[in-house]
Amino acid sequence: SAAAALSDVIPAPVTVQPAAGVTYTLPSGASVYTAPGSSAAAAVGTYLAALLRRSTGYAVPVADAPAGTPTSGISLLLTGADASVGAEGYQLDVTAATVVIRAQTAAGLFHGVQTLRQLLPAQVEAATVQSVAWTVAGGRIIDYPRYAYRGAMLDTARHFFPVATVKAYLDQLALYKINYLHLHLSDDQGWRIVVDSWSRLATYGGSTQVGGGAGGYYTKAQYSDIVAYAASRQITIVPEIDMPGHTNAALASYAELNCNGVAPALYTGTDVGFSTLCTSKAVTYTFVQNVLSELAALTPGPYLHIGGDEASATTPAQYSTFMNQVQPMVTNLGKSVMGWHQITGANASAGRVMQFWGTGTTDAAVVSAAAAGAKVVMSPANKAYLDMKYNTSTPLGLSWAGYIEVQTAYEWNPGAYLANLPAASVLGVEAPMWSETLTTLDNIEFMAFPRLPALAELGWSPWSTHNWTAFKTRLGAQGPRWTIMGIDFYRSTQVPWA
Ligand SMILES: CC1=[NH+][C@H]2[C@@H](O1)O[C@H](CO)[C@@H](O)[C@@H]2O
Repeated sequence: SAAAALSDVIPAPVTVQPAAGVTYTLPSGASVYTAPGSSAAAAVGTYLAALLRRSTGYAVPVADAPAGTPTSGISLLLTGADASVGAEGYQLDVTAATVVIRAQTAAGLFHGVQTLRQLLPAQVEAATVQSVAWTVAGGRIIDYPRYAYRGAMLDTARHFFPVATVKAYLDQLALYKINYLHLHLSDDQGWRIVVDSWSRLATYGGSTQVGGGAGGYYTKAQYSDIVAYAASRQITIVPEIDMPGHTNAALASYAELNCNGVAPALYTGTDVGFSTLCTSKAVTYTFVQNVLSELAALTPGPYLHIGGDEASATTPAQYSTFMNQVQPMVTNLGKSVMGWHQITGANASAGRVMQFWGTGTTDAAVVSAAAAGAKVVMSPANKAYLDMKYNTSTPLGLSWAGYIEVQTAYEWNPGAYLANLPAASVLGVEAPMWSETLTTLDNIEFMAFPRLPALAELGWSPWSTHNWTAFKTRLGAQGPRWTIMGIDFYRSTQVPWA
């Protein structure tokens, strides 16, 4: 396929300066050079080299960059970037002789590498050696994200997904500069992470799933493997223990957690709102403290997500009592609270983030919590929920929040979506994928593509570049890449597929 133009990239870069008539062609002897003395830069270089070796068949050695201006190959440098790139951005310069990516951090270099991938022919994504001219259009890109939080969520509770599936999804998120993956690790239908001090949570609470299948859970080693793999893709894991509602798996595992001292049966349906931890029992808070402590010890990221949605079996007074005791547990562990926006029903805690999942554009409680310092991650269910059907003929997914075709997923402004919410209170966006109807990576891909790149662009690109007509053409050009990568995407009739 023809080499992409600099302006074809998704998410749309901040500034693109094509150099007419200039093309870089990767020579078979090309090296990847990385910032001397930086193991983080070398790791990004090795990541890029591995991709290139696989599809070009070239050796692509990785070495410390020699002093001075690069004269050949691909250089990943931590000096000389335009000051505007900040913590996650990059500057990409392509001439006839060299490709140079400059950034202030390894994350910036990694994001520049994702852009470079899209500028190379789609065959670069192949798992076998391809014989094409490995060309890159000449010019300069200076790029950096609009929002610091650009997330996706995977519900591993309704249906369990093995580590390999999570890693595959992480690889796909990295393509579009997503930098957070929120793992929904517990719900009514399953508990998916080992807690040593409450071991039945995983062994019994994780033993089934929606539909009655075998379920499963992550050992601590497996969770740490996911965390490390995500970090190697510049993605931070946000673990969620949903409470006080959505807790049947825990309640089924330990009778003492129930107000009546009786453990309910394991649940394999898809109803919501019927369970609650017993907010009046002391043991409940010992339980929560133990769970959060063990989870925090495994989680280098800044957030613990404590859920808080649909606590219909918990009175508002019980809810606020519970949340007002639990939030300090999170902050005392050195983490910040993230929660579904119903946590506005409890006191503020330093640095907390509300995840808005409503289907409306007004929420006075969110606005007042923001006025008190809380930040908001935007996940409106009728825009950002990847488990919503595209349309009435979509075989997978739900439709309670409405149908979400690609244009619907794209045509909204996270910074001006909730009435009276200051733009500065918006930390970013997140695309949740609930798994009541999803069981395989194929299912995940079908629901995520092509809407995830739309949400990724909302999280990264300046609002000034937002334009559906231009975006849908850029999106169509990604199709051949997804086909080569084996991504089972939905061929939306709204998109002119290349
Ligand atoms: C935050 C939230 N709580 C509910 C709601 O979103 O809808 C999801 C399905 O779309 C469902 O799985 C989830 O339990």
